[in-house]
Amino acid sequence: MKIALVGYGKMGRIIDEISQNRGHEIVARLRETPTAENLNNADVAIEFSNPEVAFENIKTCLENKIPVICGTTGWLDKKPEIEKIALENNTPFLYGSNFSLGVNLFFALNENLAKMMNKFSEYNCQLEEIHHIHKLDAPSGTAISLAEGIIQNSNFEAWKLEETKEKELGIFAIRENEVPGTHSVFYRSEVDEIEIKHTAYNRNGFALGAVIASEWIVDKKGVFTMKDVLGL
Ligand SMILES: NC(=O)C1=CN([C@@H]2O[C@H](COP(=O)(O)OP(=O)(O)OC[C@H]3O[C@@H](n4cnc5c(N)ncnc54)[C@H](OP(=O)(O)O)[C@@H]3O)[C@@H](O)[C@H]2O)C=CC1
Ligand SMILES: O=C(O)C1=N[C@H](C(=O)O)C[C@H](O)C1
Repeated sequence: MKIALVGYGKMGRIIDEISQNRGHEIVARLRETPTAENLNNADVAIEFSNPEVAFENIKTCLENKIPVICGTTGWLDKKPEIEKIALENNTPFLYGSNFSLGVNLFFALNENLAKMMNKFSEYNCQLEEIHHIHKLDAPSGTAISLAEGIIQNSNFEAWKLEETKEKELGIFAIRENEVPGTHSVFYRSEVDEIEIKHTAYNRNGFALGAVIASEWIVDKKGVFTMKDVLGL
């Protein structure tokens, strides 16, 4: 498969190595806006850039009929517009706030736990995410996905950073050294605490998941998530 890497920073470089090890050809390594020319007839684009540029990057790829796997976080207010562009161009699109297998299993575990805990008003819920100091967005995309999974299965109505009112789920975002990504869900009562936690040791799991998603998407039509790729 011919892969265009749109964004060539910490993630792009690891995806490059994993893709080549799996027999793919990297036809573009972009640190600037993609164009019909510099995308080089790629079969798929893997987009890991930054929140400011992601929308334009994805739009350009889709308008050039190149399927997109997007891992960039912090631009989600524009996702409905991108999904419309994908469908209009009959070109598949997949956004994943986190491509690692472990986190996608953690999402499923979190949704089931939320369903069960919702029956017990003794417990309140909070989320915490810890990332490296270079991260541009807060809360993390993964924390937002976790919050959405809880909200769908509980009486919470919305999530909010830190200070919360009733029916708001609090997310605490911490920036520390070079932490690749740690997410915890806490249920606390007067007498005890339940914590589920995912700790990424490095970025390899995110990168492998994005390559697996790009292998999966090439012959599909529509808008997808990692749940579709993993059959969860
Ligand atoms: N979904 C997931 O599983 C994961 C998501 N992420 C997310 O992915 C994104 C990227 O993370 P990371 O690789 O660590 O970030 P980096 O800052 O290391 O890399 C970003 C890259 O984008 C490049 N860039 C800047 N402007 C453009 C543009 N207009 N078009 C294309 N590329 C551009 C930068 O180039 P230059 O250096 O020259 O500015 C840099 O190479 C973040 O949003 C992060 O939150 C991260 C890990 C996992
Ligand atoms: O910026 C990062 O590094 C990461 N971003 C993603 C997010 O916002 O959830 C995924 C992972 O936690 C690393």
